[in-house]
Amino acid sequence: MPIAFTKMHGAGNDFAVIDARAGRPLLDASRVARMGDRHRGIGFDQLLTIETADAPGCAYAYGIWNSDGSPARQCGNGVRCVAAWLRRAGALGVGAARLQSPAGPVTVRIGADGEIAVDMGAPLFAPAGIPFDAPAEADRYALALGDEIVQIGAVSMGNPHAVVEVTDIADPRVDRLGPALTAHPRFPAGVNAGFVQVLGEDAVRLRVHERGAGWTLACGTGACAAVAVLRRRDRVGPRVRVALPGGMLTIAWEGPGHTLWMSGPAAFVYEGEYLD
Ligand SMILES: N[C@@H](CCC[C@H](N)C(=O)O)C(=O)O
Repeated sequence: MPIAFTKMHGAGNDFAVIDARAGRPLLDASRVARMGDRHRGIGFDQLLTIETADAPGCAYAYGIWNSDGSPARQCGNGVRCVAAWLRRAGALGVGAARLQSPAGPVTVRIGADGEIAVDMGAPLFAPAGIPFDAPAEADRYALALGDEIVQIGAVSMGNPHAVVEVTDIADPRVDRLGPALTAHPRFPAGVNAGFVQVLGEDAVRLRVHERGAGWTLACGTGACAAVAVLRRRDRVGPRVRVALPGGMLTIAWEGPGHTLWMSGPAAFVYEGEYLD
């Protein structure tokens, strides 16, 4: 059976979006990895399925798979694309709606101009919840990576993130550290590795090596994680523009006790059918 999909992206983080509201096609790790192959498949960073919700107050649910076939629990750029897809399908209107993600409900706000903002919830810094192997919660942790000791911040945005502050995200050292950090044994479920360069209190540059997808042009939860870690250290203010290789996201976080808002683009590319 061919699988109909919509190709979308959010700041260059690209997705195949499948309408599974009437039933999900058979998806398993090996099939998703075949679909994600950029030469023999559709090619994407993540596959998103749009499904009916069973959580109270949620209009719809979405599922997330990385391109290597592993399941994921949250995807910031993905949730904006899901909301834009539902809006285009006439299933959501302008205003606020709750969507059920594998990590729990999120609120999306669709503007009349098509702009989509998402309440991504509160960042979670407790190591056990990330999960990260550390005796106690801290602003920074020293991590051995090969023959280097790297200072990281660790946080969950529904999925695990390690954040490293660097002086230049274009430094070739970052290319080397990304894959090593993603697979570090102190993150038993793997981790999304973000490298952030502070430009000022309201602007940073960021590159993310994603668990299950490698280097991506943008990572929404990675942008949230970077701002959460930096804001907790008083390195940035409450509203930060995050420049990623594929585009710009805006993150607003007042600080502990508040939820974090993300806004950015969600673009349609084409409709297709996967024949496998
Ligand atoms: N691209 C995403 C994050 C996708 C999931 C991640 N690779 C994981 O395994 O946790 C985003 O925009 O947040």
